[in-house]
Amino acid sequence: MSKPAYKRVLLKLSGEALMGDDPYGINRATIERMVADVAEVANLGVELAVVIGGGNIFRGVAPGAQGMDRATADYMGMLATVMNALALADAMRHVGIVARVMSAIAIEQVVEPYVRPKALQYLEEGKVVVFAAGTGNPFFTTDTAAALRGSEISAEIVLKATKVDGVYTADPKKDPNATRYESITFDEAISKHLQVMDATAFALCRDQKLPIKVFSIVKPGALKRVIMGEDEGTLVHV
Ligand SMILES: Nc1ncnc2c1ncn2[C@@H]1O[C@H](COP(=O)(O)OP(=O)(O)OP(=O)(O)O)[C@@H](O)[C@H]1O
Ligand SMILES: O=c1ccn([C@@H]2O[C@H](COP(=O)(O)O)[C@@H](O)[C@H]2O)c(=O)[nH]1
Repeated sequence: MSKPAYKRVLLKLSGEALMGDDPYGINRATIERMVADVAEVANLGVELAVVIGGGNIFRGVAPGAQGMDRATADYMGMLATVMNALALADAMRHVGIVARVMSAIAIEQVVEPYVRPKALQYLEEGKVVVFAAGTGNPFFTTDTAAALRGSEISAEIVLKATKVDGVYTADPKKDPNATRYESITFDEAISKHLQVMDATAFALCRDQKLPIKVFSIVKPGALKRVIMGEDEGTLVHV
């Protein structure tokens, strides 16, 4: 049987994808399906750290935040990711995965704080680590948190699991003529202003020579195919 292509990965799970077909929040069937995909690869022995987004609950730049102080809105967004992280870890527990949530914002009655050596220890023990509250700083995103934590834990790759199946020449939701790249360099993605991830996340991964794979978490079996090194999604590389 073929082996996974990676030993340790940072999986960025879309907050927005957690909504399923609901207008906001967490759709039960959707989170259970996502967790089943995660369990499949965790059971292959791959060390998995997860950064969860918050777009299904709150974004600091969303219309609902209009008129608010940006930093305050961003802290609300980070707290939204804590809720998603708790739901995710709970759903993981239901399928027998041992998960630990670590928050970049001190909220110790709820989750333990992010401490890098502790996170590394959990990964070595085979536990799934869920990083909550993004980077802990306003004006950033969970994509940047994925690049940051991925670099900190020496992940071999950042896997951006989102609602689209790769990086396109333009937003495929807005431009039906957009075409998908099989691979693209960080410099090209940044210079073309491709909005699938923010430029800060691309730049950090480029500087750390940490490749990114963008793929669809909605597509059945896609996460496993990515982990097995099969042709899936778009590779963003140096
Ligand atoms: N060039 C592009 N190629 C692919 N997707 C793009 C592009 N430009 C914009 N997008 C949009 O980017 C979205 C993914 O990024 P976004 O940060 O909005 O969501 P997410 O990471 O899935 O969710 P969350 O932030 O809640 O975790 C896609 O759903 C797609 O519509
Ligand atoms: O490091 C961070 C991460 C996130 N935020 C805020 O949270 C929301 C939700 O994150 P998404 O990446 O959009 O899913 C984001 O819009 C920011 O408002 C943050 O401030 N810092």
